Amino acid sequence: MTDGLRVRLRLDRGAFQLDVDLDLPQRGISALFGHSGSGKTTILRAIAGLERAPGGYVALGSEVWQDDARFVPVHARALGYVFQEASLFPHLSVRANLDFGRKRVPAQARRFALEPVAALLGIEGLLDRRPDGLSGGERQRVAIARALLASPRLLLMDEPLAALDLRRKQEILPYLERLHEELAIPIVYVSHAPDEVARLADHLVLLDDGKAVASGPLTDTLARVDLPPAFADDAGVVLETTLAGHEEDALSRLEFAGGALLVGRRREAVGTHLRCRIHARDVSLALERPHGSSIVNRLPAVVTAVAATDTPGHVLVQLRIGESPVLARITARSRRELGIAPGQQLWAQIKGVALLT
Ligand SMILES: Nc1ncnc2c1ncn2[C@@H]1O[C@H](COP(=O)(O)OP(=O)(O)OP(=O)(O)O)[C@@H](O)[C@H]1O
Repeated sequence: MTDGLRVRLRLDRGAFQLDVDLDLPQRGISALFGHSGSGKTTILRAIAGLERAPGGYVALGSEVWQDDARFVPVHARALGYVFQEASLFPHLSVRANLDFGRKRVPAQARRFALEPVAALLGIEGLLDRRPDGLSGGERQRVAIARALLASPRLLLMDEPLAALDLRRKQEILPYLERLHEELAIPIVYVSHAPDEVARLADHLVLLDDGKAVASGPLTDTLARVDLPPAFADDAGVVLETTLAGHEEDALSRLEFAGGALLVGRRREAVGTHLRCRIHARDVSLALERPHGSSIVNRLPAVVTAVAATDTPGHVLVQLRIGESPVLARITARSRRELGIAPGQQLWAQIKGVALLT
């Protein structure tokens, strides 16, 4: 038994077969990531009890929602479900919408109070408005608050940003980020947007055709080189960094476990935690410390693994810079010419660093 969420499901739908066995942590955001039709929504629905997977097992800590002997109905599972489109009651104010879920929970069993949840999602100023006067992003924040006020022990989110345009997505992301820092309940978050997953997830499950091909902490999972080809194209790692200072020439310095990176000047305060993503295609390798290169980020690295990709003529190289894993995608020819092999010390040149804020 674990303290987190245990999910074992098998479903045969003819052309589609789901077969997963997941052990997700009790805190933080676990992202289910995969292409369309890989089974993300089906898993979420089965966790909620909206889908019956005979012979399956679903348990949150010691609370078993499904096993061979029982199937707890959806309304008796302490969970919140946030969909792509916020389904708020149009004739009720935001406050009344929020109260709807809250009042169904006995006062002594309430886990969250209205004010802190409204503050967490930045909707204090919207409480007397009607949903039809809100933007898509605001509606979604209200929907998340409503789900939380029903005192769930688990929050399920199915592509909550998919229906929003880029600006609204940017507006809502900081609030979602706060959820995993401040909530002591697990969140299972379905997405097929790599940047969203890289920014929000703590734990990552990669789904391919109904199977979980990887499941583990985000940074370790993204750094794997043994994933199916479908994931190799977009390969890249996430680094947890701290803004350490500003340079004189409009650059800022980010420190991570085992090194530092320079990026364009940031406005955040020194000490701010920043997540960044480094695509494998933006990392090149050199045997000696590069001279005469315009790339400012040149870091000593050790090769830990080399794997083929499905892009003809390319390989994926797994490196360690200090304690942090990084991936580089280079041509098979360069690999041959440089004699790249595990254990080798070399230099990684990082052409691009995407700040996930
Ligand atoms: N009720 C159903 N009956 C039969 N097949 C279904 C049913 N619901 C879903 N499927 C099939 O199961 C597979 C997985 O669907 P699912 O919606 O879980 O994928 P997904 O990863 O969430 O996709 P998307 O990102 O497009 O939402 C698909 O092939 C889908 O057609």
